[in-house]
Amino acid sequence: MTTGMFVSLDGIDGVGKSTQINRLAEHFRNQGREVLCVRDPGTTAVGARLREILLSSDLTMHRRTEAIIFMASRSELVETLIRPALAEGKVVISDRFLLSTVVYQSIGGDVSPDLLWQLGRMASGNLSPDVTVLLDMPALDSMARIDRPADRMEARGPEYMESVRKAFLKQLPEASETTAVVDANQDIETVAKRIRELFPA
Ligand SMILES: Nc1ncnc2c1ncn2[C@@H]1O[C@H](COP(=O)(O)OP(=O)(O)O)[C@@H](O)[C@H]1O
Ligand SMILES: Cc1cn([C@H]2C[C@H](O)[C@@H](COP(=O)(O)OP(=O)(O)O)O2)c(=O)[nH]c1=O
Repeated sequence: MTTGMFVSLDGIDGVGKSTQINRLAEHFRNQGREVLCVRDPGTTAVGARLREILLSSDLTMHRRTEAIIFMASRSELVETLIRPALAEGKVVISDRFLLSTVVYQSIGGDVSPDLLWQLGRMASGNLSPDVTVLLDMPALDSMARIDRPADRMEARGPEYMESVRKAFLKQLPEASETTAVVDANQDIETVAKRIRELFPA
């Protein structure tokens, strides 16, 4: 029985996570693996509803409130989709995971990364990715790629996003046993190749 593998792609808005996830899934399928792709927040019915509150609403809330709602969505994702898929020996690729909460909700608010790691690990039932791949590039360049209305976090502006970028680099080692930083400021196929090289057959 093949053991499952849990991979998370993370990074600031617009770095290319959604674009790269499809290419990485194909890479694993070409290796004969079954793959489940999920996105955090979202994918489950509960997560999709919570995503609406978190991203599209004009609600204001305390950063800890925001963090706990992201964690509630993740709890549902872990228990109803990720754990079962891993138990079946699949590769699970998640577009973001707890690292995102630690960096986005600790900037500018009064919630510490350490508290978010503690709360977040409980909420995820202590499941961490086996590998976390951080796509990194300057916020001004990644935000320039986004051609849709800003969500609640993007609306906080480029300085906020650049602080999030720096927090990603600082907190990455806490996210998984194995981590990697990939320069996302290259053409799509070059970035895809760099990511594939992390997962040889
Ligand atoms: N390497 C790249 N170079 C230029 N544009 C890219 C690259 N990767 C993705 N894009 C484009 O940038 C936008 C954001 O990509 P997306 O994959 O949605 O990023 P994320 O999921 O990290 O927010 C999309 O329009 C996508 O086509
Ligand atoms: C998972 C997660 C995402 N976010 C933010 C990042 C994004 O701005 C927004 C939605 O995530 P996502 O749809 O992944 O944005 P993008 O595809 O543009 O990267 O929510 C948090 O603030 N905390 C979290 O825990």
